[in-house]
Amino acid sequence: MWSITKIFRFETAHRISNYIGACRNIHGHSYQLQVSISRNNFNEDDMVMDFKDLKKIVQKNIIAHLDHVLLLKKNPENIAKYSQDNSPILWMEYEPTAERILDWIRLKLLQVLPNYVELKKLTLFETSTGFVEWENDFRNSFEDRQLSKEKWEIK
Ligand SMILES: Nc1nc2c(c(=O)[nH]1)N=C([C@H](O)[C@H](O)COP(=O)(O)OP(=O)(O)OP(=O)(O)O)CN2
Ligand SMILES: [Zn+2]
Repeated sequence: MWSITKIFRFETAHRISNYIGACRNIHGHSYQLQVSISRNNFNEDDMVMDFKDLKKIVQKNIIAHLDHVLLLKKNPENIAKYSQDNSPILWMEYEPTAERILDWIRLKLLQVLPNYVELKKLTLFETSTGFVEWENDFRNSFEDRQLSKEKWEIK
C-alpha cells in the first residue's frame, strides 16, 4: 500500500465550555493538520494522487471552513453569549476539542475524497506539544464512507 501526506496550517479560536480551567475561555491555536491518503497502485501520472489535487480538496472543504473562525458547541450558553457576534462561527454538535475537530475533518474528507483513494491517517496538532491522531483500520472503510455521506446529507 502506498500513501502520500500533505500538511496544512490554520488559525482557529475555540472554547471548551464545560472545561474547568483556562480552556473554557475563548482562545486560539495555530493548528497543524496532516492528511495521509493511500492507494494500491499509481495513476497514469505515476502518482498516488497529485499533491496539488489533495491540497485543493482539503483547502476547499476543510481549511476554508476552519481558518480564522470561532468554533463553538451549539449549546444554550454559547448561543446566548455569542450568536450576535460578528465573528464567523462554526457551530458544532460537540465541544471543539482537538479530537472532535479531527472527527469533523475526518467525516468531511470521507465524503469528498475521490473513491480511488482511501483516507489512511489524520493528525491534528493543537499545540506544539499536543496532538490527536486517527488511523484507518480498513475493516469498515466502505461503511464509514456511506455513514459519513448520510450524516452530511441530513444537515
Ligand atoms: N485531550 C484533550 N485535552 C485538551 C484539549 C483537547 O482538545 N483534547 N484542549 C485543551 C485546550 O484547548 C488547549 O489545547 C490547552 O492544551 P495544553 O496542551 O494543555 O496547552 P499548553 O499550551 O498549556 O501546553 P503545554 O505544553 O503544557 O505548555 C486542553 N486539553
Ligand atoms: Zn484550546
